[in-house]
Amino acid sequence: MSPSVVIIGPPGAGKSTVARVLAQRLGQQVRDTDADVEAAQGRTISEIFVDDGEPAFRELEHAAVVRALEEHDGVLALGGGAVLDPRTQEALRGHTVVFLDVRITDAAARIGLNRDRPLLIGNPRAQWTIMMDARRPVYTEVATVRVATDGLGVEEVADAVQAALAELTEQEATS
Ligand SMILES: Nc1ncnc2c1ncn2[C@@H]1O[C@H](COP(=O)(O)OP(=O)(O)O)[C@@H](O)[C@H]1O
Ligand SMILES: O=C(O)C1=C[C@@H](OP(=O)(O)O)[C@@H](O)[C@H](O)C1
Ligand SMILES: [Mg+2]
Repeated sequence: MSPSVVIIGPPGAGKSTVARVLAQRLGQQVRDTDADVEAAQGRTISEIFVDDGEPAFRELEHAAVVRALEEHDGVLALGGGAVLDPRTQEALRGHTVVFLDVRITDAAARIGLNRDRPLLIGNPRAQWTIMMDARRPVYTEVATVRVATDGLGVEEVADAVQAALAELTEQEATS
């Protein structure tokens, strides 16, 4: 078993939301590794960060990604930082990975850059921008395809992802 598509990108890219819409359209199940970690722990991600620290969360997250890649055959959304772990980068090799890209203006408008995202506490806009500058090369490297989401609503992003997936399938058929 293997996910049909794995969605990556920064907080506010719309990974969790678009994954749900896409799964519904495709008639597949959706899974989100943030939700998996929270369910397994019986705590929110913010609580895990506060209680145990970020490294502990990253270990739980890595384990959740590995498990989901093995068990899930629908649409899979990762948390924004999951792909920073080299082991996770390796585990994603060979999967169809969509990078939902977004700029700060749209990301800030979508999530307000405050609640429930412990890495953005303080100056959320500055934190997000520093984070994205550092992560962009990783998102780009890990992704099979990038989809820009700025100015698009959720359904339009899902359209763009489906178009990108169709193009990949076509490329595979002709190569
Ligand atoms: N394309 C979009 N346009 C407007 N709002 C969006 C879009 N995608 C997601 N959102 C909203 O932004 C917020 C964050 O989306 P979410 O799916 O949790 O992002 P991520 O999982 O990438 O952090 C949610 O409130 C969601 O409804
Ligand atoms: O970017 C990150 O490091 C994080 C993103 C969050 O998920 P979303 O990207 O779904 O918001 C969540 O995993 C955690 O707060 C850490
Ligand atoms: Mg999410």
